[in-house]
Amino acid sequence: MGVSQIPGQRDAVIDEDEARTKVTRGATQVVIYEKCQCPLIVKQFRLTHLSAGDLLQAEIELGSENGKMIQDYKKEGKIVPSEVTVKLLQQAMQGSTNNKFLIDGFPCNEENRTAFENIMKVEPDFVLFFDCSQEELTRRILNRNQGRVDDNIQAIPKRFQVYFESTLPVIDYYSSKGKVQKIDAERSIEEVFEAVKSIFLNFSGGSGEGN
Ligand SMILES: Nc1ncnc2c1ncn2[C@@H]1O[C@H](COP(=O)(O)OP(=O)(O)O)[C@@H](O)[C@H]1O
Ligand SMILES: O=c1ccn([C@@H]2O[C@H](COP(=O)(O)OP(=O)(O)O)[C@@H](O)[C@H]2O)c(=O)[nH]1
Repeated sequence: MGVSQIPGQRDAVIDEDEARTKVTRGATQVVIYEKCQCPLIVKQFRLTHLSAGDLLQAEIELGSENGKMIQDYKKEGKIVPSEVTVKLLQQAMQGSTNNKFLIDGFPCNEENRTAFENIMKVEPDFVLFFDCSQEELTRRILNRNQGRVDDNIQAIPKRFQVYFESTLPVIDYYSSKGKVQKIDAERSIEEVFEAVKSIFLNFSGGSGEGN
């Protein structure tokens, strides 16, 4: 991967052996990809989609004691402290009856990764790396129009900088463990999904459900 290329999104999937014990033991999957791919994946492969960004946004909207602090981090494109994000993910996993999770937008840095793995005692099965140019990502973000505080021309360079400094080391770590699957994300949503699908099918031995 060249330094001019960055993944469109950091997303993760957690998969564990037993629903009752999912937080303490079992195999885990981490997948990294773009949010818009998640509904397609979870439907076909019966995963529960957990978006770290959405969980944090829900805290902001609830007006929880952490909400204001989270909002400030997001506005600056900074990474929210691990104890907050890991706790939200843990609660969501414990509250689910599924035993396979797609974690989207996490871990953002090495501290996120180690905190999550230490608390949950699980590791990802694989990670999807969405490779896309900064120019194309900037275009997509500015076209998104979801009223996000961080989707603007001031925040975007900060988010790229945080990505290069903090998130790339996570990709490097998972690469060293042979867990990263790289996808060319410059292409259309449909073409990207085809690439994602073949990775999942290879991993699950073709046991995807539905179409
Ligand atoms: N392959 C693609 N081609 C064109 N637009 C895309 C593609 N993938 C995502 N987008 C658009 O880019 C924006 C950001 O995508 P999203 O998946 O939400 O990214 P992220 O999860 O990184 O926030 C969305 O408006 C989405 O529709
Ligand atoms: O694990 C996470 C995920 C998200 N964020 C914060 O939420 C923002 C938006 O992240 P999200 O994954 O929702 O969106 P993306 O950057 O992929 O568009 C990030 O810039 C961070 O400020 C965070 O701190 N930790």
